[in-house]
Amino acid sequence: MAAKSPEEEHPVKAFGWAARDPSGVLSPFNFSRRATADNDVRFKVLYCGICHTDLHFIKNEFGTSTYPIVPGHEIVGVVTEVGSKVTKFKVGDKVGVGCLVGSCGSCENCFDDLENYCPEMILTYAYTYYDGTITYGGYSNEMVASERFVIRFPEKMPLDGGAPLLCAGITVYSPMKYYGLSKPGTHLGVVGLGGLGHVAVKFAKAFGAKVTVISTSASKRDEAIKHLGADSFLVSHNPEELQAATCTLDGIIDTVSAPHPIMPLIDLLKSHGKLVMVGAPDKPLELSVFPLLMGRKMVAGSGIGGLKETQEMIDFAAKHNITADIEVIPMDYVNTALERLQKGDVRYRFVIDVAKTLSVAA
Ligand SMILES: NC(=O)c1ccc[n+]([C@@H]2O[C@H](COP(=O)([O-])OP(=O)(O)OC[C@H]3O[C@@H](n4cnc5c(N)ncnc54)[C@H](O)[C@@H]3O)[C@@H](O)[C@H]2O)c1
Ligand SMILES: [Zn+2]
Ligand SMILES: [Zn+2]
Repeated sequence: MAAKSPEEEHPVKAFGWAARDPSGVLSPFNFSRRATADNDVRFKVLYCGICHTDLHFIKNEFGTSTYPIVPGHEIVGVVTEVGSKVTKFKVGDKVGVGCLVGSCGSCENCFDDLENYCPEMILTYAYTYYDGTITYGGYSNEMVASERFVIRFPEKMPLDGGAPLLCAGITVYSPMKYYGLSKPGTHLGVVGLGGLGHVAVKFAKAFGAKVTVISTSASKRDEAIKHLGADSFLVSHNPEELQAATCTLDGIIDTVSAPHPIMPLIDLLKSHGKLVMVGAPDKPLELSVFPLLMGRKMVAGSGIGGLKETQEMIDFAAKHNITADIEVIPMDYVNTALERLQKGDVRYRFVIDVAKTLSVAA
């Protein structure tokens, strides 16, 4: 029997915007979502952030994309229905879903609340769900997800400015914690002042760190220091500035989305310093080993975070008044927004006002 179409595979009609091919152009898309199962939370999408990963996926930059793709994994909304076994949420609650909607629940990572490292984790979009259907993200009218993968949105957190924390926030918060870079007095470098980078500065300052932003655009110096609260700023292609900062950083969070030189960053680390890659360039980077040996330095990686830590991160953000700096856009601006994101023309995160601007596809 032929597989059912996206519009027919589930009982509940849904609509959103999808990319159909690697051109990455999005257009209105009718599909369907499953009925609310016992452990499910169903919610009306209010806002959804645009992450650079959405761009990597819709343009098939990792070579794994199958279309159509409804992107979006910084999703905030209001609960409309809960399954009979749901205990944590009720209708009317403000909730969020980030990058994950499934994991095996029984491996070492899942037991350690690290669903993000479960070999069977299921991403919020463009992944195969347990029932064999493809997951669709938050550029859409509603979401349904198992309770374990739903985050409670703190009362005082703005829904629009808080949405990007569900990916950008946890992606920078988790490695700061895990790699011992959240201790007060840490001198942390943040490379790339985009969606992830700007919230990295905010979390690091809230942890009591001294923050140096490293960016290709000298034009971001003032904003980084005066507006985001960074302590210093280095232009990554200015050898004198880099030289003067040699061996000064305890750690670096590198958020750059494209291939770039990392050896100059390693020189900025003190002995035992850690360069943590969170950006996802689609090509290998060049790494000479000697500078790592001379100072016991480490190059590491980190991918989003588990659900428990995501809740902890957003509660911490609410307490410290951390939100993303956003440009709220209507749904039909999404293709322009994606083009601008590609060029780095965003301060610092686009968030789609889904509830007010997504209208049913014809
Ligand atoms: N590790 C994870 O779990 C995780 C989670 C979310 C996003 N990401 C990845 O992190 C990266 C950043 O995401 P974002 O949403 O912050 O993107 P963004 O576009 O908002 O920010 C990327 C930053 O990198 C800079 N940049 C781009 N190309 C550069 C180059 N060649 N040299 C130097 N700087 C350059 C841009 O100017 C921008 O400041 C993406 O690759 C994304 O896929 C990873
Ligand atoms: Zn993301
Ligand atoms: Zn698992």
